[in-house]
Amino acid sequence: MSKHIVILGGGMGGIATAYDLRKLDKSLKITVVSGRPYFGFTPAYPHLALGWRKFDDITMPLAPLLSKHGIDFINENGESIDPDANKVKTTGGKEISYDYLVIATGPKLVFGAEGQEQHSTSVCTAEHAMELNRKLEEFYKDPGHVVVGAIPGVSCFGPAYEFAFMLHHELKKRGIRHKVPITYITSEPYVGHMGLGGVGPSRRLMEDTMAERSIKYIANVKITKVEPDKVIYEDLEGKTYEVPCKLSMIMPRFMGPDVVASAGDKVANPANKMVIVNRCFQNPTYKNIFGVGVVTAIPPVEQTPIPTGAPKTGMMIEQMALAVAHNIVNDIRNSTDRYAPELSAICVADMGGDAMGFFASPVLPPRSVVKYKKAVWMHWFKSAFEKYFMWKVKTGDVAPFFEEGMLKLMFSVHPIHLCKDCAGSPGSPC
Ligand SMILES: Cc1cc2nc3c(=O)[nH]c(=O)nc-3n(C[C@H](O)[C@H](O)[C@H](O)COP(=O)(O)OP(=O)(O)OC[C@H]3O[C@@H](n4cnc5c(N)ncnc54)[C@H](O)[C@@H]3O)c2cc1C
Repeated sequence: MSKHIVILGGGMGGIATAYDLRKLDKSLKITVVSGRPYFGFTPAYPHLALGWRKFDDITMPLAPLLSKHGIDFINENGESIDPDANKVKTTGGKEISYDYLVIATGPKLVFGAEGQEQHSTSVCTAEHAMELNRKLEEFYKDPGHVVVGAIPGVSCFGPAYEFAFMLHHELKKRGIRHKVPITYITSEPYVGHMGLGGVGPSRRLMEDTMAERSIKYIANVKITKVEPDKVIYEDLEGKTYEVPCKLSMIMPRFMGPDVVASAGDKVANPANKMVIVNRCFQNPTYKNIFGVGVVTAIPPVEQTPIPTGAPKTGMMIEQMALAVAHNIVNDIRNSTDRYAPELSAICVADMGGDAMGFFASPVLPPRSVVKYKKAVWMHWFKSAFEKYFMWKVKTGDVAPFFEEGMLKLMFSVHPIHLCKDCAGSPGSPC
């Protein structure tokens, strides 16, 4: 009988794993369980917030898509996992047995500053981004001070930078930029750190770019409170400051959703409820459970005065998915070969007219390759990548052969490699 693989989450990590598994073995029974009925291209959510994309441009309904590729879909969230019984219970009361479970639920958003959820906005989900778009349309009629920022513990800084730069571009286009002071307030020790300890000259580039665009920045501070007309932050000595604001977009920090916590402390990291995985993205206790994407517990790149986390970018997630798919299929076939993802990160911060791109491989220093570029064509590259990714999702192959060849040629990227010893923290050398 064919093995049953259940994947929790129909986002970037879940879909990539489902497609990679299907490509490796046509006989597997694969079920994706996800409460959201669509796949959404998260990197374009800031664009959705600015009205530069429509919902339908960057989303695809999952049910017809997955059935076309012989993958079952249950449009409910996973509610609890019983790792000893190999069962998942859904919010609709279904009980699903699995041979292998891949947890790819993405994050639970934590709006950790007082008043953040009520008085600030976010671009982390399509719904949040569309709500922000409605608020922006009102704001343009009577503009004022904007604060863009990130609270302590944030691991995903890219969208905050993008939003600040893209908003600058939009305000200029509308002829109202001179009416809108923009302040970027962050828990990063310096701008351009991005939870990665910086990439090449990212600090200098970000500082210059913010200066060129008249965006004031305040780094190494904790945003503690958001009120309807101000953001309050604290420096390392505990002294508090206020910045007036009419509109704010402040990144929440991420933790694992409750379904991960339900599996107990051997699956959920007690500190942040993210999935405990080894170098090969397998849970060390329950060997038939794997983690892919933002929900995996990866240690921070370095300690920072105010906590920051390591970002899990699209490229890293595709590599995790590919490694996990190979590891599951090899386990089924009684092969001892196990793969670890390289965990290389590409971050492209769109700025409207141009964009800034950073490449770090591997993500945890020391790095073999670091590249960066700020150019007009990078803006078009990011837009083209979005279309390319949506095409990949539609065709059912997220790792086409030519992509691997191109990445090898351009960046010396090898998405996954044979791992001699899976024990050890994700991203550490095998
Ligand atoms: C705003 C934003 C912009 C980003 N931009 C970039 C970028 O430009 N480049 C880049 O490389 N990376 C970017 N990232 C980082 C990363 O690529 C994305 O976050 C990516 O979508 C993460 O994929 P994922 O599969 O882990 O989670 P998601 O894509 O969020 O998918 C998780 C899925 O699981 C579902 N789910 C949630 N709970 C449950 C449950 N209990 N049971 C079942 N399903 C559940 C969710 O509804 C969702 O469909 C960005 C992240 C954000 C938030």
